[in-house]
Amino acid sequence: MKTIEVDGIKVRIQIWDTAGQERYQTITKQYYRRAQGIFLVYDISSERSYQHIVKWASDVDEYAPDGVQKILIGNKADEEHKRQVPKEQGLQLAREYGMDFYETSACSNLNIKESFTRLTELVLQAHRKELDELRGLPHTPTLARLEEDEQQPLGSEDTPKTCWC
Ligand SMILES: Nc1nc2c(ncn2[C@@H]2O[C@H](COP(=O)(O)OP(=O)(O)OP(=O)(O)O)[C@@H](O)[C@H]2O)c(=O)[nH]1
Repeated sequence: MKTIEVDGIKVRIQIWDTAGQERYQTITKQYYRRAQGIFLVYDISSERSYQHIVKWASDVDEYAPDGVQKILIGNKADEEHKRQVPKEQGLQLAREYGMDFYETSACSNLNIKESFTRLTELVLQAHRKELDELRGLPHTPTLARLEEDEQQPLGSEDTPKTCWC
């Protein structure tokens, strides 16, 4: 769980990291059903992981709800010396799918907050009607999904950690 602020609204997001391995695919697909936003992530130092995005995208089309928001991520951008996938190639694929694209690094905290904020924005935009109701009627029951809490925002410098996700 993370709380981030988008357009002046504190949004609590629930993040699921699905298993990448083939043998867990049956379970993984169950998680798509209630997703509102999905990151399709490859590793910029692995052409193979980039090639797999096509499969992930087709699974998402098949199992995720209509209107689910998607962003393409090229992770491990800190490993420039091992790069196998040019940034332009990532951008190209994202364009084909009509997705936003970020290169990120969970190690150096590059674009982690930005990509989570953007995906949340896209989800909120897709639910604009509900959002307007929430703004006008702060005590509607669905407000439970948008709670303020004491958690650190994404990318906070206060807590030492090895991964910024
Ligand atoms: N250099 C670098 N290493 C990273 C980065 N993100 C993850 N790693 C490393 O990559 C390895 C795999 O990371 P995971 O988070 O397990 O990747 P995953 O895609 O969830 O893997 P599965 O569990 O197989 O789905 C670990 O050794 C991480 O430390 C990054 O941004 N930069």
